[in-house]
Amino acid sequence: KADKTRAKLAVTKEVLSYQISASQEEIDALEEAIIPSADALRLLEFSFSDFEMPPTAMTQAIVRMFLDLNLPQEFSIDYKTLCQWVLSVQKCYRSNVVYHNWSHALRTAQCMFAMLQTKELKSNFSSLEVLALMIASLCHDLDHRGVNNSYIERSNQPLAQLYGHSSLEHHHYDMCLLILNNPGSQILSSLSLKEYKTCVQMIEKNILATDLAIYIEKRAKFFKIAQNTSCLWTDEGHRELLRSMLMTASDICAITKPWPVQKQIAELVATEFYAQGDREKCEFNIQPMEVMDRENSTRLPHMQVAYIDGICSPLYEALASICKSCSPLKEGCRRNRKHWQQLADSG
Ligand SMILES: CCCOc1ccc(S(=O)(=O)N2CCN(C)CC2)cc1-c1nc(CC)cc(=O)[nH]1
Ligand SMILES: [Zn+2]
Repeated sequence: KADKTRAKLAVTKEVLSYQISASQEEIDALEEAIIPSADALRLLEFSFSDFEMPPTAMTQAIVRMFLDLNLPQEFSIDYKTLCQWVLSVQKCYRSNVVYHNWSHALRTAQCMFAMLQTKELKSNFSSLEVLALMIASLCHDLDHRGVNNSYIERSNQPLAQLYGHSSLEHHHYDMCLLILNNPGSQILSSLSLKEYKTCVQMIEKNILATDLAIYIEKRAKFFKIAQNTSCLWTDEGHRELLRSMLMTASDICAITKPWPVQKQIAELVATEFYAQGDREKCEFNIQPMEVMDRENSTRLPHMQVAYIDGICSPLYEALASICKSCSPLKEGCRRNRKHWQQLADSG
């Protein structure tokens, strides 16, 4: 018990040592900016990529999504508070991490936004569910260190002593709550106690759902009920399962992007995975997992095909069966499988 508390303090102290509030000039700049439309920022397109976007446009894009979803209006979110919240979230992603960084958070939130704006999903979710999904998708990897749960657990960093499994996802949720409760970025301050409790409970489940191990465990049930869309919406357990699946669908959406974008992001994922493998070799003197070992880099196309077949396609097929407008995700994934398969055959 005492160890847990000590570990929790160690993590919280480490985190609080960052300046999690944004600078005044950044807040003023965002608050006074003319926010481009969703069309201008291409936020409604599943092919969206943030690569050519300047950092200021990235934070403006998040504000635009909240505005178009009517969230500040529905929940009386003060505009300056919204701006401070977006900038604090951005600051709590580590810029020295090549894949699990602010760009990944933005791409995840944008994919969630594009899905929630489809006619099939838009009319079925309450504003509170939409608020929880948007906050969770932007915050789902907060303070990621570029290493996965097994590395954290093996290295017995304070994080590992705190949580048994899904230690990273619990930390991402803790960071999300820390920012939501930090003076100046309390965007949920106008919610009633009941709404606030419901919202943070949904945020926690949404963030924990992004642990791929949890997705694998739960998806069979979703695939079954996805065939019969009627009961999908009436049962609260089914709604929660759908929210979890939408979290995974937006988290792994890079696999659905136009080939040049997918290829570039896969290189970032590989770079991060191999860096972890290198650290495991020298710090723990162990042979890393196949995916983390740069000695296997020639097998990358094969691994991507296995990733698509094992993890991605089943999800996007099921999603397309309940939301026709989400079919571009399924098609994008299928196109990229062809490209990876060609590379696997020629390699
Ligand atoms: C690109 C470098 C190789 O990338 C991969 C290699 C293997 C597998 S896997 O499905 O076999 N599997 C997943 C579950 N792990 C526990 C064990 C390994 C996935 C990827 C991969 N993951 C992501 C998400 C971060 C994005 C992406 O593009 N590719
Ligand atoms: Zn993620």
